[in-house]
Amino acid sequence: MTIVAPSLLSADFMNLADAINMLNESEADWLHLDVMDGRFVPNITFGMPIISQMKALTDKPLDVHLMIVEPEKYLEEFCQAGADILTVHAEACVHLHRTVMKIKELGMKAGVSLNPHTPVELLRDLVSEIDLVLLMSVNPGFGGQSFIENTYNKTRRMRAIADEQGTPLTIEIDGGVTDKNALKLVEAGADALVAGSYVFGADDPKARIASLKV
Ligand SMILES: O=C(CO)[C@@H](O)[C@H](O)COP(=O)(O)O
Repeated sequence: MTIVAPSLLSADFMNLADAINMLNESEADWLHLDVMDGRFVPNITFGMPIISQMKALTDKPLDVHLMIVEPEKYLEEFCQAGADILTVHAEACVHLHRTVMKIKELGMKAGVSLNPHTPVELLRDLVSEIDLVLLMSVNPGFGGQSFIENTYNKTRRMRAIADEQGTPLTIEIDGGVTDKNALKLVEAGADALVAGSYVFGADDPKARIASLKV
């Protein structure tokens, strides 16, 4: 069954505890937390203090997506804050292999995210070390953007690279995910779907989460 990771970016920040309680009672598998620094992306969200408070409210894994420059400086802090999966952007890491190894050494699952323009082939020599690849299906920075159709093609190519090497890999898709593209993404090789505005923009977010369990 597809892993569904609602993005709290689209939740009401004044009522995050309510949003987390709702997710606890839903079919969500992970909580997706978007950390933005105003440098890697043109938006700023939250950091470790908020994440550690969220951690106290849920038993579900925290899937933390770092959209920040020099993420290697903060790996220990995000681990202490409660990240279970820590994803860095390939475009933000000069020494991506070193950063991935450090994330795993700290006991977290290591994820690497790729912007829409970055080819999946970039990860050919690292894929066996990575737990998760997060393919951005919008340009990172904001919720509510339109899904980029080339993501199906990238997902298939990423799955083929992992299969060629016989390595287990979770492929997660992030941006513009709805019930309209979920099945096609899973058929292309995706295992996990992040959804923000589709979930939190609805009267019944739990039903929206359930609709992504394709
Ligand atoms: O990382 C990001 C945006 O940079 C995402 O996680 C968004 O939060 C997804 O939002 P929707 O496109 O689903 O509204």
